[in-house]
Amino acid sequence: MNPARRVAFDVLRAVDESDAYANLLLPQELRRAGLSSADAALATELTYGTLRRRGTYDAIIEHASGRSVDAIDPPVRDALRLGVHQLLATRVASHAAVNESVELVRRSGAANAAGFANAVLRRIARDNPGDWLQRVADAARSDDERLGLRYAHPVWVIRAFRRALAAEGRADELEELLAADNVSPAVTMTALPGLADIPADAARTPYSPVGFRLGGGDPEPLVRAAGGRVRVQDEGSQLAALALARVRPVRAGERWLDLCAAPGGKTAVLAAEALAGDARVEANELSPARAKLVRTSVAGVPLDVPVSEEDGRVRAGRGVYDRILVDAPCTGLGALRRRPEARWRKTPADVPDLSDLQRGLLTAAVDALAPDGVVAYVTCSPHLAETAAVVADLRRTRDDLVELDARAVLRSVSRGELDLPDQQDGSGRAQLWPHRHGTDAMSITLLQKR
Ligand SMILES: C[S@@+](CC[C@H](N)C(=O)[O-])C[C@H]1O[C@@H](n2cnc3c(N)ncnc32)[C@H](O)[C@@H]1O
Repeated sequence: MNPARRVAFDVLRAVDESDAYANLLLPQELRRAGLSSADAALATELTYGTLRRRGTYDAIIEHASGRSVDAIDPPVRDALRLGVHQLLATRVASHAAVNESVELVRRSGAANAAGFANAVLRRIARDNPGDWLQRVADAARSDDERLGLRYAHPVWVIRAFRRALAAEGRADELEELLAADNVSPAVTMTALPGLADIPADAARTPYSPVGFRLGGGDPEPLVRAAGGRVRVQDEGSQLAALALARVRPVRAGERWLDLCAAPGGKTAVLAAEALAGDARVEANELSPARAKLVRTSVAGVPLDVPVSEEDGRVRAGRGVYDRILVDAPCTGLGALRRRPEARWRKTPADVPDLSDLQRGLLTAAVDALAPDGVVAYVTCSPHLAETAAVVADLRRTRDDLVELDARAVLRSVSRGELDLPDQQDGSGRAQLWPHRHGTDAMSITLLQKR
């Protein structure tokens, strides 16, 4: 058995059985198995590809087997998904894809299902990917379901994306967005402003003035050598932190708070900017385990950043602040490129509770602002219920807030020209997108206290 398939299968099982996150578990498993770089690349492709396209593969398995995937033993189902991915989306030879998947079924203790798995995969191997897609699409009940099968996204996510794009008059970009979610993003790095330099030979990021791209390879040695002053960070996250730090010149003695800080990527950028402007930064994170990550994250910045471990809805009111970042817990629908299983794990039922929490955090933050203070409300989701609606609800209930033009602020921060169309609700919100900007789909709103 090829070790790459074994590792991919083990990660698929952990994602299914214990809600593991593939992007965190896979690197550990690759190290543990000591795979060559070629096998590690294969294992990564198999794991990510299978998890991303799960919905489509399940529809194909149901068609070929005549059974609901819910009625198939979970280890057998994962071996089938892995097999279908190899048959329909890779250049792995059919016999190897079938035989090794059947072997995984045997080794997982389901030897009695080996014949079933063999028959289903042989059936799928007989036709090409286009025919299978057509066959399951023909059975779809709506255009959105067809899009969902084609691009492997749940229908509710497709609808949320369409509404968010339509809110800026760009609903016609939907398919580009769905396609972009199925491509692993290039690794982008931040050189903390004033503390590290962008390597002279590195390709700069098009928008963030503190970002660059690695040619390839493992970024860890570079991060370690720079004492944490160079770090992996999505370009959209860099821009979100800079939007708050550079919304206006920093006055010495300003007090800043990062209310939902872990793992602390944006805290580090804020701390570096605060250090240069002689401001102070505090951070907060509800989860004590995750608060440790924030402390590690700011360790490379020579500024004392106290990190509290409280519910942000209470914590914000313990001080008065000139700038507050509310990088709220959210569905994460803007980061589907990096979390391959996430699209199948979240449900529409998650949204109302998150919106309530987001409203609570944002309200506590604006209450804690000094006069003229600014809150950046940021989500890594473009879902309007988590972005525009949260801000609109808050603004309806109070008249002490002015919304700043976040798009103009981002343009002033950006190196290159940013395509940020007006929001049709007239708000100043900025929405970044994977297909348009190559970033996660971060939403950024800036509110100032009168
Ligand atoms: C989107 S993440 C923040 C990412 C971070 N700003 C960064 O750039 O690295 C949201 C964080 O909020 C935390 N969180 C969830 N509920 C919270 C609450 N009620 N108060 C404070 N933090 C909370 C989560 O544990 C999570 O670490």
